[in-house]
Amino acid sequence: MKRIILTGGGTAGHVTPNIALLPTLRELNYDIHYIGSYNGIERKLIEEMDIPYYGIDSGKLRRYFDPKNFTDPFKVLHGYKQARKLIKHLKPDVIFSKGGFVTVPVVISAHRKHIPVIIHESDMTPGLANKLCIPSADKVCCNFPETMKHLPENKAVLTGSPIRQELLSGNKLNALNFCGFTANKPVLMIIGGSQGSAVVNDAMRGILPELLKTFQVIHLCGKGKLDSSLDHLEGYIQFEYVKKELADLFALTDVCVSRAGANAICEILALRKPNLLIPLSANASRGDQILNADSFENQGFSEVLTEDQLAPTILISRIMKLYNNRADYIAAMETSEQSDAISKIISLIEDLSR
Ligand SMILES: CC(=O)N[C@H]1[C@@H](OP(=O)(O)OP(=O)(O)OC[C@H]2O[C@@H](n3ccc(=O)[nH]c3=O)[C@H](O)[C@@H]2O)O[C@H](CO)[C@@H](O)[C@@H]1O
Repeated sequence: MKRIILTGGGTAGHVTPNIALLPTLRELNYDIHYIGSYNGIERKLIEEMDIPYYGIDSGKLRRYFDPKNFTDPFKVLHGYKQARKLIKHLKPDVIFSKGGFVTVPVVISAHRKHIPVIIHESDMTPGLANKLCIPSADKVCCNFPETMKHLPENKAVLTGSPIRQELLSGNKLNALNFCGFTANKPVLMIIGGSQGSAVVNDAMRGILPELLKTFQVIHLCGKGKLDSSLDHLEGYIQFEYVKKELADLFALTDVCVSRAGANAICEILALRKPNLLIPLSANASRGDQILNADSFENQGFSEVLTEDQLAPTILISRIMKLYNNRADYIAAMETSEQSDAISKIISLIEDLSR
């Protein structure tokens, strides 16, 4: 039996693609283990899947000043020692890393032990953690064709992003019951990224009375971001984060308003949901969501509004445009040649773990 260690964490976007690989890895009889941080979102998401989970220390590598910059180097060092010990003990045949700071010590220690490493980058340009990992990786998978030019030629492979297959077979009726909604009114789902987005939440809650005239609204608002004053509103339901119910909620959804995280938008595309994207601004990130959103807009899949365009009248009119022209967006999305990411990645894993 071959043994694989999966790693990735920090936000759900660094975990859900690993989860998407699990059914095929299980079919192929891999002995699967996971290394993540002690308390990151990955711990909860992975332990539920009955996979042995090992927590290690993880410091964040920040490019800005923060008092934690003085303590985190010690955590990083400790995390490296823990990763080295785990790799020595588990002796995996291959490592697959989805990125995030916690993966850096895992990838570097595996490489030093001559264990093959595959890493995956979901965004247009490699994030800092993956940049540090590229020299230790045998293969670097990416989601967008535009990313290939940022990667070493002998390592880069365009695979696309693995999507949890269960998302494609949700049940509308289950979602109607779960939300207490009627079948006679369209449904708009708001997805603020895996951690939720205060900017998107505020903008959308600001136009709720207007929205509810046309739509029923499902709001995935992020941990700690529920607004109890809205609980009584008919046709509005909010969740901090949904897991297995997401497939059903997607099945019920007519249009989405979403952040432009790489995984969320690939799922929205695979499900052909007309969507308005509100990318995370370049002040708060390296601007990758803006590139993601631009690419989707140019292909006719999405409407895009930047954070400084979120005035209520603009927001409402773009959502109505999206809804009224939904057939056009769906037709554009039908032309997308989304690749079969899961089988491409699995064959890399099979090749390298021989
Ligand atoms: C703030 C931040 O740094 N965001 C980054 C992070 O986003 P983030 O972690 O939000 O990642 P994505 O939008 O790519 O993925 C979110 C994942 O969580 C799932 N989900 C979400 C809500 C929910 O209730 N249930 C649920 O299962 C989605 O289906 C998706 O699979 O990683 C992405 C991929 O590297 C980047 O593009 C984003 O810029």
